[in-house]
Amino acid sequence: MGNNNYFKAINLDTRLGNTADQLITTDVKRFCDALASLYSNLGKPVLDIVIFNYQLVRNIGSRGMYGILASYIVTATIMKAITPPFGKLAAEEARLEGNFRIAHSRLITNAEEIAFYNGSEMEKTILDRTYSQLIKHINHIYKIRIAYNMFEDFLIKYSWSAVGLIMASIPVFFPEYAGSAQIEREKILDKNNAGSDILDLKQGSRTQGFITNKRLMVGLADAGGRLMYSYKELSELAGFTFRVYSMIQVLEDINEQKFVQTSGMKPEGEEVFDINKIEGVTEYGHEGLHFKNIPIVTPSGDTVLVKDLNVDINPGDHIMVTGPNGSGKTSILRVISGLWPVFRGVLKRPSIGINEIMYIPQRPYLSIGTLRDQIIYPHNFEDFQKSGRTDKELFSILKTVYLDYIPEREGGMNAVKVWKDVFSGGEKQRIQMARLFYHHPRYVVLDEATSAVSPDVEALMYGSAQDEGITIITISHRPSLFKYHTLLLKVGEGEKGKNWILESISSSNTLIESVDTEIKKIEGHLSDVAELKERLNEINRELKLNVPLVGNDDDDKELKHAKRTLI
Ligand SMILES: Nc1ncnc2c1ncn2[C@@H]1O[C@H](COP(=O)(O)OP(=O)(O)OP(=O)(O)O)[C@@H](O)[C@H]1O
Repeated sequence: MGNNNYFKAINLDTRLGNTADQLITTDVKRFCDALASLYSNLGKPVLDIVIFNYQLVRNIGSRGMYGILASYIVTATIMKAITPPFGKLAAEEARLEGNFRIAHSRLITNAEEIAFYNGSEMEKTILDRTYSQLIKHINHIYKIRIAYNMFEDFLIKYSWSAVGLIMASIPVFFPEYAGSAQIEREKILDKNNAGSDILDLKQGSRTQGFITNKRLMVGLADAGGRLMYSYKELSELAGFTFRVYSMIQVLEDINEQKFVQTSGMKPEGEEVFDINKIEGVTEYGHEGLHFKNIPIVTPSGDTVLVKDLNVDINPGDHIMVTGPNGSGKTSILRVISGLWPVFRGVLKRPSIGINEIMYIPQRPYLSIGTLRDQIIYPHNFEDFQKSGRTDKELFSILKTVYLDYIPEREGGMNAVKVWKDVFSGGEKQRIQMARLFYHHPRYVVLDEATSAVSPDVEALMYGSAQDEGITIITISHRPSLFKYHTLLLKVGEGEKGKNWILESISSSNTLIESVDTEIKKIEGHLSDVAELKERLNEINRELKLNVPLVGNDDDDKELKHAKRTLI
């Protein structure tokens, strides 16, 4: 399969539980930050614990250390039992924050449309909702954290200090249980000071040992505390890891062609398609575009839009695809470009590349960059230079699409602007057509791509494309475009169980039908004429204008007769 982006979107959507374009990058950043801070949070305390423990064993003996170890285990068990699920909470926070950010970026992208609809209130409601969901969740985490931190501090600071002090006092009250270092110190004292003041010296040494041990204990409690605190960070890291892992897992599954079936309700008797059992074949490198028994099915496999499509589009076969909304016209293109799977049958198509098949959508996409970049998209300036093409050529392309006034208006080919705001709707579509003439593909798919262009300019652009030998596939409802095509594919029509018809445009049927449609439209207008005439007379009367009355045919005859008599 060629391009899997759509599958990625669908899989990410369902498996990560949010919209596919959600800012997963934020999760990756959080994961990296948490992982980086983990080293400093864990590294030093672990080293401190090892060194202090070693020294303490030497000072207070193994019994004391067993006591401390037991207190660690008890505390850790209690902490584990009462620690809230910080990992889950962090993952949920990341998801809600993603929703919040995406709501803003959608608002920025569609600001003008929203303003025209006067949809600010609605958008505010959506933003407020995503914000309050996020803030509610964060507040919930803070509340849990306050209680948890208080308990954690109490347990670690007080209980550990108390246990530590008890253990440090062992060598003072029970010298026989002291550690090797203390015993050695006392032996040296015995050896060097065989006299009456030996008891005082030993007491001094034990006090000194107690102070040292107390300090070591404080250091140990601090290191242990930091280790315990980082347990919370570890749980959060687990949450971020889960999100990043899910994303990687989905991407790996896609590479291995494993997909998650997200079926909804399925009408009875309908054939079931399984996304993990794709039997269709796509062959690249053909001259034409050939569909052999290809069903057009949504990636979830539960909606068959077009049954076994059998169509051959050879170079020069300009084809128009029509049909009701949602019938699957654009979906045929999705299958051609590999965004949707070929569940069954054989698709033969030209190779991949903008010079083979180019797609021009109804809603133009304008990139960031210069005016030149808009024409040569998806190529960049480097590609443009390498191809040896010149700005002069670009000017002549702009002339073909009737945009030759643009470079002067916008300050030349190197001008950089927010192009989506600079061009009108029709200009945007014409810029897209300029891309067509720049890349000169063998096939172009125009998906309502000229709907905002005036009919005369549209006719000239279609003519130029055909003159240049580009085979046109148009997706549109407009009969006025029939004349530029040789084939007509009607989707959503025809016998049940097939729901498509292929006709030759020159066939009388099609022409009669298109003429019929036009006649019906004109008749519709004519039926209003009598009413409009009546209204005009009314207005003339009200304004007391001395103009002859307009009326039905008889009235007109009378009027003419009257005029002749007068003359
Ligand atoms: N990714 C998707 N997953 C599932 N269903 C989808 C997906 N994309 C589109 N559809 C559905 O497939 C159906 C056909 O969509 P398509 O865009 O091909 O319609 P169309 O004939 O081009 O319509 P229009 O004339 O309105 O542009 C629609 O009902 C749509 O909801």
